[in-house]
Amino acid sequence: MKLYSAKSTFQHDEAPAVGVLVANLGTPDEPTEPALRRYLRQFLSDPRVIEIPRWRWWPILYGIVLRTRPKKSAAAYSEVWEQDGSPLLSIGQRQAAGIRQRLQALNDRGPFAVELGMRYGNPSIPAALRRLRESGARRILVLPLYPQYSASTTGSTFDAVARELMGWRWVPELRMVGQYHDEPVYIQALARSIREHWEHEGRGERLLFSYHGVPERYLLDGDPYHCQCLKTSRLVAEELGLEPGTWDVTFQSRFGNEEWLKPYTDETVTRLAQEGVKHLDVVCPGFSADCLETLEEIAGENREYFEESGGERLRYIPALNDRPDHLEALTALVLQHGQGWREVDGGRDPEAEQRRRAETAERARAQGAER
Ligand SMILES: C=CC1=C(C)c2cc3[nH]c(cc4nc(cc5[nH]c(cc1n2)c(C)c5CCC(=O)O)C(CCC(=O)O)=C4C)c(C)c3C=C
Ligand SMILES: [Fe+2]
Ligand SMILES: [Fe+2]
Repeated sequence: MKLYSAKSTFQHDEAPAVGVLVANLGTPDEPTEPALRRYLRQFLSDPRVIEIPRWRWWPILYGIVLRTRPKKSAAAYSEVWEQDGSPLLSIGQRQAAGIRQRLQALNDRGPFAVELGMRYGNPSIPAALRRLRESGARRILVLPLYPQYSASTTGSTFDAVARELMGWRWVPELRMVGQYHDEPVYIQALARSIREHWEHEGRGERLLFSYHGVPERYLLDGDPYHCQCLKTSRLVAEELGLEPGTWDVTFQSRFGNEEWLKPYTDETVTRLAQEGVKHLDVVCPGFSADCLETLEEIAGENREYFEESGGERLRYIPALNDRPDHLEALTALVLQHGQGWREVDGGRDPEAEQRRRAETAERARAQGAER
């Protein structure tokens, strides 16, 4: 049996690092029908997303959805596509770079390696994990950019990570941020972004918190997503001092024929306009980066519904994206979840490390003497 290989000795000699996998949903490679078919096939074949037995779902997926949806979705993506590609990806790259820069600036800690990995499409989660391994990461923290936990998003990210690690000889120590829907740093960044929007653009009569929906059945089966969306909204409303009756929570982006979480965003904006609301603000706290679902569906489609039903102006409040306070909040989450790891707590300074060890040993001795 071969005990050493050039590959393993190289890795063992590298300075160990903490790897941070910044994960998000992912996006098609281009806004074209073939690229959408590839992306949607991967996305909608995920049993965490579509919880329908395969034998019932596959004929629908291959017989109907993948024949009709790619063309429609490609047209929608074309409306939001930018010079440097899909907003979700370019913002994701800036978010990963911002977190990397903040972690690397910490004295007496690290080294840290940070990579962006997308659950569907590119750069993939397996590719990002391999890059972290090449940087010498033996401890990996997964940070899914979903503030509210759902099996369909956060749960699925875990599956992709676990599947990749099944093929690794030396499995790294692993931690994952499950949710941060009520973390004060996140709530405060949201509240600040809303306040700043009001200062610059003016304030509407009502504020709508719109979240991506999931089938209602997932809630009944125990998914905490719905509850966490309500809590985020309540905390932001409290932080802003909003009066009851001036804000609502709704769910957007329905897919398929079953009931999804209610109230639906499109029906609500229409009703509010019909009831006489003239100026409506919409914020989407479940999206850490602007994407098709916010730019095309809220700032596009739902603005039209509102304005066609008698409303005057729907203003979309952008996602936290690469705002400095968002990047600070995400970096704080990494440090909080990495506690107990030497590279995160500090200790590259040999003198400080020695002092810490001596103190620990002293405490242990004192406790032993007490017994
Ligand atoms: C933020 C949380 C999200 C949850 C929860 C979620 C659940 C969910 N999504 C679908 C189906 C689709 N979603 C699509 C796009 C999309 N979804 C999210 C986020 C959540 N999805 C994002 C960020 C995006 C946009 C990605 C981008 O490239 O900009 C799409 C693709 C677009 C389209 O064809 O409409 C589908 C399909 C289901 C079924 C689901 C829960 C079960
Ligand atoms: Fe979605
Ligand atoms: Fe959508």
